[in-house]
Amino acid sequence: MSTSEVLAATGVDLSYGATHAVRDAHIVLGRGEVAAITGASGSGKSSLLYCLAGVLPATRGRIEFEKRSYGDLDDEEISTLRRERFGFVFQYGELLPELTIEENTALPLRLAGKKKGPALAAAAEVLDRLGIGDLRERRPSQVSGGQSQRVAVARALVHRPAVVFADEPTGSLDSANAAAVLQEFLSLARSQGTAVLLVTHDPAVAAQADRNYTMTDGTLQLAGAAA
Ligand SMILES: Nc1ncnc2c1ncn2[C@@H]1O[C@H](COP(=O)(O)OP(=O)(O)OP(=O)(O)O)[C@@H](O)[C@H]1O
Repeated sequence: MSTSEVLAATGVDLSYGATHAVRDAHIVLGRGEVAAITGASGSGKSSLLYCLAGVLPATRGRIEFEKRSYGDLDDEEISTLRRERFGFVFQYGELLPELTIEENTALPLRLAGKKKGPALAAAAEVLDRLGIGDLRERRPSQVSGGQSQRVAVARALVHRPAVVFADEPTGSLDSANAAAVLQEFLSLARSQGTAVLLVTHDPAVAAQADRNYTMTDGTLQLAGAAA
């Protein structure tokens, strides 16, 4: 994998009181690169992901996005970064029940100040690319689990973020559905140059990444490049 570096972490620790969840983590993510972190439950995968996403403050170490250290950014700059340059996918989609599929998808663009018409048009285009354009007027309660995860993927990518952080993005789906959603997610991310950092229990999911890391008791290790 070539590419310029978009996210880099060195010597990152994260503790919750006496629990040392992440120990001296080093990771570099290139532009458009897909990296997966696998590991047992409680090994610290989600803690590291949320640290790298600027959601949880690291106890020690340095994290840089496009060469700017989080330590040099104030809270407002960090939240702008999260909102405009990052996307997020969680295990259960976490769509807003009162909004339509199209409105849910357009949310990052609306939060970034884009007008409703162009935001909905961009949402419709991404939903089409994920094969669910015909569901755009429905509410989340009126779509299946797999469709709902595709909407979550559409919402994470609609503003063409630099990085998507995905925590068990297909963990709620059966294996056939999980494989299809993951493939569509990564193919769309790669086509727009968005890097993806995904956390998973599932080796089949990790096998789709360009680079694999494993996490054991808070320690991150590169498992070897797959591409
Ligand atoms: N908010 C918190 N307060 C205290 N301890 C926490 C908190 N969140 C996580 N932990 C602890 O930190 C450690 C790492 O948890 P984390 O959720 O990062 O692991 P994980 O590998 O993502 O697990 P899973 O695969 O089960 O989601 C665990 O020992 C967990 O109990």
